[in-house]
Amino acid sequence: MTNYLEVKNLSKSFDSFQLHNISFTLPKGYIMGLIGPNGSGKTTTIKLILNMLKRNGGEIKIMGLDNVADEQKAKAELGVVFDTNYFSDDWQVTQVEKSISVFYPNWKSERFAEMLRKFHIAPTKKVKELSKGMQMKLMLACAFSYDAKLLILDEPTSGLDPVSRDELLQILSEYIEDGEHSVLFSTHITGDLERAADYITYISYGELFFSGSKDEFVDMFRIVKGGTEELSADLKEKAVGVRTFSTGFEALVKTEDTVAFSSLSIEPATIDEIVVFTSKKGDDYE
Ligand SMILES: Nc1ncnc2c1ncn2[C@@H]1O[C@H](COP(=O)(O)OP(=O)(O)OP(=O)(O)O)[C@@H](O)[C@H]1O
Repeated sequence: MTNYLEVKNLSKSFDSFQLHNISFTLPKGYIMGLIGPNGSGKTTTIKLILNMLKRNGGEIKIMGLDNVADEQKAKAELGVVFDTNYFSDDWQVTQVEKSISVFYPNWKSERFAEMLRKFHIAPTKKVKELSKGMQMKLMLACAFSYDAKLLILDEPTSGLDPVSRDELLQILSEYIEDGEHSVLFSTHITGDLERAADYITYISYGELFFSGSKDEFVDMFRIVKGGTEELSADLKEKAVGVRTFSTGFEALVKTEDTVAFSSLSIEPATIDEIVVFTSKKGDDYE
């Protein structure tokens, strides 16, 4: 299987934050969600991939190319979408095309025009006159016009209403349909992952918690529920996290540990539950 992105033992130190030995691979033709609580290192990881920050250790390959030594070649294959647009506010959409296309020898003007039609973006509009969702689509239209093979998006859905969010996820799903493109996107909205991601990389406070298929991730844990009196010391010990209520409890437990609790209610865990329980680091809370 060809990998479009390979991150190996990536490390970065800031004064008050360390990203430790992060490793993951994104194969060609798939979508990966990058998740983790605030301040976990998602944006730092993306900036390191884009060589916007200098790493302290590790290796990053974009379509087999070193992201630092072969930066220009690697970037020609990349499309980047941040949650704020990087065009000049006063540019008209036509000016955006003029300014961006010069960097990409394989830029297709017909494709850009087609994407503008598809996304209902008037070429005469100024960037500042476009809504956040439209600006996002404009960044995507650019990436599609030079046929970026790998799209990297930092929280692309964060400011979007549910309709625009759904539309964006649909666009990303269509983009990888031919098996020749891949997407890495960070998000706090786990519904986005349920809807669009094939793989999940979960970074928790600078450490890699998990990287692998979404199904594998969800299958690692179960939710065990019971009445107050059923919360045994053994269960507390085995649980990754416990939430107590006046009438009972819910605990996130590793799937292999649930056999001991088969008399209780055991349900599949959602991505949200896994993230919430694991990022509480096992503390009880109500
Ligand atoms: N240039 C920098 N200098 C010093 N510290 C930084 C720098 N950039 C990020 N950090 C710190 O690194 C940590 C991780 O930040 P990062 O933005 O990567 O997290 P994140 O997972 O993307 O968070 P969020 O979900 O809130 O966007 C934070 O504690 C942040 O303050």
